[in-house]
Amino acid sequence: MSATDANRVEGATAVRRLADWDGARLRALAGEFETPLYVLDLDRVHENATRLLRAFPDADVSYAVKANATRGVLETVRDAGLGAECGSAGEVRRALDAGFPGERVRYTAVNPPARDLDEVVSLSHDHDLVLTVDSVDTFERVADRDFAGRLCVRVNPGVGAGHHAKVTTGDAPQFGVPYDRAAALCAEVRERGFDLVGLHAHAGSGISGEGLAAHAELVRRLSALGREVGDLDFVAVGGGFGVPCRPEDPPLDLDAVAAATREAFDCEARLAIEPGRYVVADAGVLLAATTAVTETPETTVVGCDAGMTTLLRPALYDAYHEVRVLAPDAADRPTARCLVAGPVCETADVLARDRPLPEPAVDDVLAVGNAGAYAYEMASQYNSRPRPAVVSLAGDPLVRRETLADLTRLEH
Ligand SMILES: Cc1ncc(COP(=O)(O)O)c(C=O)c1O
Ligand SMILES: N[C@@H](CCCC[NH3+])C(=O)O
Repeated sequence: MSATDANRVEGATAVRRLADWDGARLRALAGEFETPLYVLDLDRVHENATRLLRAFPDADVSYAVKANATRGVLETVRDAGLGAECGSAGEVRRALDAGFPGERVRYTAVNPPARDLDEVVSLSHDHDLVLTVDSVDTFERVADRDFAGRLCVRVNPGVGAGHHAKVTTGDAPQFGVPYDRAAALCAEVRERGFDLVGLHAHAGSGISGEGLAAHAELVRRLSALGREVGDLDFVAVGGGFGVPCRPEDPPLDLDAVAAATREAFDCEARLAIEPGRYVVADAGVLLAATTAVTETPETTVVGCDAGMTTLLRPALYDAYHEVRVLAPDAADRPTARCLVAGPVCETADVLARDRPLPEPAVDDVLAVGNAGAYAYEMASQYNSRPRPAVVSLAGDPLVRRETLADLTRLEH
């Protein structure tokens, strides 16, 4: 086993803070690859995946690909032994291309476009994948096609949680078959000759603290339904495990979550979980360069070359991401209360507000924490801004930076 492999398994602390990253290394990467730049520590991804497998030794653990579908991440997660939970035909393709065996790939359809169904149905002839239907109509649309894989039914558990209302799914009416109608759909699926192998529900994303009670209640409800339906391979209780955002936030007690899940799970089928954020969030940082610093009576405005098109979460969910000034003399600088703003002319284009930071100067490198999950994945070309590059902490290029030519590549 190489030293790197050993590090992957040992020394895996439950939480990695932004302060734990090697500032000199990050500055060097920013110098070599320019900013804005996403840096992914693939060893950390492996550690997080391994910790999940240890906490849930009997469960089927899949990775929610939507958190970060970069090839390097998918291969690392696959090597660690997780399956792939996919939210679109594109994610299914990327998971298969990254080498996940078809039988470890699940497609959780949400109002699936015909194009997605056609693609996944076609793939089902060569891969023994699972398609999860989220409504009676989705089932009918699958039944109208030549589907050759296994089926699962997504249930609306009526209980949800999450770091923000916009990502609390378990009690949102658009996700899944209403709980009291799910058993009837399962019976119908079987009567029509399909191989029903599982039930699925997902409470929401970024669950911690009191939200964990909702997760446990979901597990109770879904496993009760699993007993009623009977003869299932798995009952998937979603992802959602939270990751601390602020320096003072405690780490998630994964063993306690696993124990509470086991206690609430009362069903012969195998427990399945599908975390995304937990696997990748603290394995990524975003690097940005400071472009202007302006004192105002209210705050110190710190302009930088990354914003809502690079990292959408603060604008969309008011999400908190730690910011660190990577200048070698940062510790000697006075503290300023800063508004860290991006290059887009929208008031929402802010990465951090009212944030005490060592007073930044133009051309400093800023590091933004917890940028491994739902970060590059949600980047856009809004404002005709090419998407940033992604590199590994080891310095391997993972995704190239888009160019201005890429912006018009699809135009007729
Ligand atoms: C169906 C489903 N499963 C799993 C996940 C992963 O959630 P998280 O990244 O919070 O673990 C999501 C996203 O919230 C999801 O929609
Ligand atoms: N995109 C969300 C979480 C994923 C929701 C998907 N069900 C976030 O950044 O927090």
